[in-house]
Amino acid sequence: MRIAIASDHAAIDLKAALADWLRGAGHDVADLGPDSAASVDYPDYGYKLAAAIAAGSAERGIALCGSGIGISIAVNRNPAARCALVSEPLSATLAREHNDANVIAMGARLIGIEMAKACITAFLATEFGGDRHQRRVDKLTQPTF
Ligand SMILES: O=C(CO)[C@H](O)[C@H](O)[C@H](O)COP(=O)(O)O
Repeated sequence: MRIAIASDHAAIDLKAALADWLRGAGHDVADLGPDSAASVDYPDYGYKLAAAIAAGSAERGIALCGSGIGISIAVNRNPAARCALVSEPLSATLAREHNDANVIAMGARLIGIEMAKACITAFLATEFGGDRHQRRVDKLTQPTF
């Protein structure tokens, strides 16, 4: 699968480890940065990741920052993205099944690598459920407020 991964400075080690692991599993991984531990701003990388989803260059995205919160908000500013902040695999499964999430966000200061891998495994393995969930996802795509 074509997967884009991005973070801020708080998550570069987790990003590198997850990118290696995903490549080892045969995925086509685009690391959208950053490349060093210098302090950066999570919106810049969240927007970059969402743009890759919007352009179709990535089918799924993984967004990382210290808590996962800031970058998940940034990714969701792009209407093409549905980003779910997760910390355990059931939420990642439900984000796919019910919400057709195309990005998950995780907090590198809160989650260990094995739990992050378990979340990603669930995220990549689960299909969207469609049916009543499609109607709701359509409402996310076309907000009525
Ligand atoms: O955006 C965040 C919180 O919503 C992330 O956790 C950031 O990684 C964090 O704010 C960065 O904090 P730092 O003190 O500049 O390292």
